[in-house]
Amino acid sequence: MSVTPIIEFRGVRKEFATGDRTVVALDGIDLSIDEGEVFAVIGYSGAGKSTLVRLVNALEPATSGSVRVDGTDLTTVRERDLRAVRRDIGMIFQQFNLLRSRTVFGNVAYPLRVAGWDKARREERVTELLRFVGITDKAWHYPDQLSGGQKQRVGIARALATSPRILLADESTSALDPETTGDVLRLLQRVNTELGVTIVVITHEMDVVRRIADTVAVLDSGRVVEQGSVLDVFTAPEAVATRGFVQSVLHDRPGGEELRGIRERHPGRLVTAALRDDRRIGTVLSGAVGRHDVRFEIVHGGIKDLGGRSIGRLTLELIGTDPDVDALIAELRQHTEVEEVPA
Ligand SMILES: Nc1ncnc2c1ncn2[C@@H]1O[C@H](COP(=O)(O)OP(=O)(O)OP(=O)(O)O)[C@@H](O)[C@H]1O
Repeated sequence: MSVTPIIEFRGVRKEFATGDRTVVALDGIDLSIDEGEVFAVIGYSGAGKSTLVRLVNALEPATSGSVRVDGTDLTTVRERDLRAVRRDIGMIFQQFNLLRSRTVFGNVAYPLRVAGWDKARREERVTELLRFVGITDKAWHYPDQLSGGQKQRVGIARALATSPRILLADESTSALDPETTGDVLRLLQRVNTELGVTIVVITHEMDVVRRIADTVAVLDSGRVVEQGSVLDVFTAPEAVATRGFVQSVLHDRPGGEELRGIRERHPGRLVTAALRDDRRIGTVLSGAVGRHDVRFEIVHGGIKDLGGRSIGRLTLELIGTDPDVDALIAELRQHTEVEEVPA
């Protein structure tokens, strides 16, 4: 059964006129985000992430191509229908964007007030949301009295107040320390699984993608250079930008100073083998070394959990004659990707 995309970009281009020249912020963007998934858009600064978000919530029009949200083509829609689309989208921000003069309760109640909810319904809904994000005890505190993680919980509660089907999370953990980042990502996961909200995560951190997303699109200079399931992108990144992002998380190949140090201590041939826990590389390796007259040392490893699977690479020093080492590499290659580290 095919799922209808809840957000769809087709051939989208976005230009900005700046004085005497035109900046192309997005070019030829094709994206399809399915209802119920956590979709990440990753890119370096200036790649076009914020522009993409502004097209989804219709703050900017596309220069050409089409943007459909929940079945509505934003490029042809009337203003009245645009408001309906915007009601279906909640948003959270890096700097939280809370109203400093209102309490936690007041911040979460604010969009309900704007939507015309009466007091009793507002109170009931806010109480429910504060409980969901786990911040009931801070209801009468002001934003300045909260930690970053608590502020983002309030931001999430406020974004969910009117039950949107889509949540845009724009660098929502970039201002938080690693532990608080974990808490907020777990909360976002609950928003997705328990409430069924489609989440679009905009980030420059591949570790955020690893921890929360199902699908990822890599944006580089206004173009999508790679798109696919997070597992596929992590295990076989193709674009140069993607390789950089994956390496930044996995540290799965030694390089530079580190590699020089390893070479000094380990004069044998070095190979890097990809780890896939469904292929039992440890078993394969111990079986293979037993059949060939080769010893090995593990000299470097970069392994992470991805949705309950171990992914990454191990670098091994293989000690033996060249023909024996070649035979061992050939056997390993029947089970996984093996690269010889150039001498
Ligand atoms: N309003 C604007 N006028 C002119 N140029 C713009 C405008 N908005 C964005 N740009 C340009 O478009 C390109 C993409 O910018 P965008 O802000 O979308 O990138 P980003 O990936 O969000 O970067 P960052 O992570 O630094 O926010 C940049 O070259 C930027 O200078």
